[in-house]
Amino acid sequence: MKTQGLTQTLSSQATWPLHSVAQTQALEHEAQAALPAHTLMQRAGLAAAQLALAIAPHAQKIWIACGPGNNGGDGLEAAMHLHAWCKHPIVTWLGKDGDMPADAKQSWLRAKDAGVTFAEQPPVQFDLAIDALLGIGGQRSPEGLMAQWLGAMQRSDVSVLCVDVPTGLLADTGEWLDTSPQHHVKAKRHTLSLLTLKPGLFTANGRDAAGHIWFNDLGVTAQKTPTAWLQHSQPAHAPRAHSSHKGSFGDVAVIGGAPGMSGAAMLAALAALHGGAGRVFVGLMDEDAKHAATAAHPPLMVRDITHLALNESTVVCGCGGGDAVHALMPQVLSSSQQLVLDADALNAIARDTALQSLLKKRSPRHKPTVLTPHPLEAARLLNCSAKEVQKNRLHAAQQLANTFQCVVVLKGSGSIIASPGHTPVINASGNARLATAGTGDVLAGLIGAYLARSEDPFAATCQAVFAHGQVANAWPSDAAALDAALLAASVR
Ligand SMILES: NC(=O)C1=CN([C@@H]2O[C@H](COP(=O)(O)OP(=O)(O)OC[C@H]3O[C@@H](n4cnc5c(N)ncnc54)[C@H](O)[C@@H]3O)[C@@H](O)[C@H]2O)[C@@H](O)CC1
Ligand SMILES: Nc1ncnc2c1ncn2[C@@H]1O[C@H](COP(=O)(O)OP(=O)(O)O)[C@@H](O)[C@H]1O
Ligand SMILES: [K+]
Repeated sequence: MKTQGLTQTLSSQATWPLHSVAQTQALEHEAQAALPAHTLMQRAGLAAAQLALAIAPHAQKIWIACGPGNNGGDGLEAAMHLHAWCKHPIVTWLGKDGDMPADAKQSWLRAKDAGVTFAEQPPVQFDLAIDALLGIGGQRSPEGLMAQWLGAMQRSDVSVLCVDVPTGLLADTGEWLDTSPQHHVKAKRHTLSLLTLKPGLFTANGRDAAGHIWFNDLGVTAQKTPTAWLQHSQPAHAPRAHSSHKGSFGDVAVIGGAPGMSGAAMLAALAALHGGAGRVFVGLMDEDAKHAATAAHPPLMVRDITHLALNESTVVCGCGGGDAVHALMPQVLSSSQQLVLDADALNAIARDTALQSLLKKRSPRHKPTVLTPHPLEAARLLNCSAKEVQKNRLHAAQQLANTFQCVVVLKGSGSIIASPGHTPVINASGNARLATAGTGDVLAGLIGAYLARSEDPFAATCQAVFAHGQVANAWPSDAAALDAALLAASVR
């Protein structure tokens, strides 16, 4: 076993394994059995103290809010080091002598012996706060003093370093334990994830709660198959062979754009074009929009839907499809070689069990399908509420993938990509610049382009989702707001 782990930022690897709370606890027990008592907590506390110095080198007064369990123990251990390094840590602690885990008790004794300042109330002024209230053991909502302290940290402008997990966040799902109060997070936040990275830090409310993520494995290597993978970066596109031609990159056929909604289909088509499809055909459902679409975008081939070669194409269906797309679905589901289903196509399937049967038959016929629901669309397909979907996004995405034998992209902060037989992926790119109408249409078209030239639908989908979010990440802060048309022109 390695010695003290190294605290790293996530940019050093393209993908990271994510482990559930149960897996992390099992790993912790194994490691504890193999190491002298208290070793892991000493490593955790030292790592937290070192990171506190790194993120706030000039901080003197450091408020460390410690909970009653081992997460609090990490905080007490950190306090001891910061005190020894001539900082001024002030600990508020919820532990009770005689009723605390053995490791936490040892850290409490070490901190007391070292002369750390304990207080009943948080200091009025502080330069950094360390949240060591609850970690992966937090299973019920903070209340009383714990809730007060948490609120004080969340309202403060001062940076907060969360030890292992932001208190109150469920590490498996990224849901807040207590959904009633406003978790308005003002200050700059950092989270030092210990032993493993947990999925909830990267999806649902996790990204806002955790802020910048740091990782220290405490010198313990996780061997188990992870619960999910985090896709944190990806290699640049391979150069195109000189001998390639438009047939090398596949045909995408976009079907959608009912009257008044042709823009959605055009966004998907433009994204497919800029995403590198060899040829992009558009079957617009609005007859009157066809002429203008052809004139405005000469590289797109606007066709009658009946003239599209579905069985030789990667079809992207549903963007701006309205209710009318329902009538086209039986043929789209039966004939399309590869298929991306978005928006109204998903709503049509949710309402019609006959369409659901056709969808389920595609995988056994070796016709790959990608579904791209946002949480409400996913809820309609699963016959539940969007709130229930958000409660466990990994589970909802996997359930959809298994039910329909498809690749599923559950969109939103920390999009999930799931497929039967694959460990799900959480996408780390993207930000709230994408929270504007039409960006989902762009994603559907981009996935179409990536699928059209790939042999591996799951990998192609992960790459497309990452590339879509990457445009938002790279968007200059002083540039115009990122709208869907700019996004469609910028995706690659
Ligand atoms: N035991 C060890 O050696 C290690 C522990 N580690 C730390 O320990 C954490 C897990 O520790 P625990 O399993 O003790 O769990 P936590 O410290 O996360 O929380 C559980 C404790 O808080 C109490 N609690 C839960 N919800 C509460 C609420 N709403 N109000 C008041 N009290 C509440 C529980 O009764 C229990 O005492 C990890 O997240 C990590 O920070 C790491 O340092 C790795 C090593
Ligand atoms: N806050 C956010 N953080 C990251 N990505 C986001 C956020 N909000 C939206 N997105 C992304 O933007 C896209 C929106 O898609 P969707 O909800 O279908 O919108 P529309 O139907 O208007 O195109 C999805 O790819 C989603 O993941
Ligand atoms: K914490």
